[in-house]
Amino acid sequence: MITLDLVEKRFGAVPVLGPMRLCVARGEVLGISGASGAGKSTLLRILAGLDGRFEGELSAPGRRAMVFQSPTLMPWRTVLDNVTIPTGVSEASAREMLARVGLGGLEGRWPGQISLGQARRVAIARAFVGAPEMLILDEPFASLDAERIEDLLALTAELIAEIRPAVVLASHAEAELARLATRRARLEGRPARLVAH
Ligand SMILES: Nc1ncnc2c1ncn2[C@@H]1O[C@H](COP(=O)(O)OP(=O)(O)OP(=O)(O)O)[C@@H](O)[C@H]1O
Repeated sequence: MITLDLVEKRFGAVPVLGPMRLCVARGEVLGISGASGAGKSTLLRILAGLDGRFEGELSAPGRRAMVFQSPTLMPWRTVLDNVTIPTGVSEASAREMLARVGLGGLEGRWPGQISLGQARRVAIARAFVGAPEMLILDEPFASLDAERIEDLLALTAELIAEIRPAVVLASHAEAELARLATRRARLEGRPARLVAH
């Protein structure tokens, strides 16, 4: 279970997020929408434990994974190492998950030698391979064409159903939110509040 009781998040003197309470249980997917600059990434970074500079309280499971807008692979490591090194999983588990996401045979490639869609699959393999209790998805399918997004959405939905982390997904894309979210909310106003959708 993820529970956030937020009083306020500011950048300097500017309050960006206002009071909100958010609870997400394992197996749930909370889909968050909101205009550009509304504060989605800021909220997700707090939930992921990447930004502790806020007023309020966060309670979140220990086994966490995050997929960002850009796949954030280490360019000097192979695809396989990009899964094993950050997660500490065995090579066999990483190979199995890479095959699962359709990247069997590409384990030895460098990130510069794969497409953006394939890099996103590596990021998804890396996120799920450690069976996270909590998963934060920040526009994980941005800038892919419709067909590739459909494949990745199906794969992500399948892995979520199997591993059942508590998931928070931020996206501008209605189709992604409609497909994956079990519950929806929208960030509105400045400082932003979370409004049920
Ligand atoms: N490190 C920072 N310092 C100062 N202001 C910041 C910082 N990071 C974000 N902001 C501001 O906080 C607000 C929320 O930004 P955030 O990136 O969370 O929005 P977002 O909803 O994720 O936007 P987008 O959909 O465009 O990615 C914006 O006004 C942004 O300019």
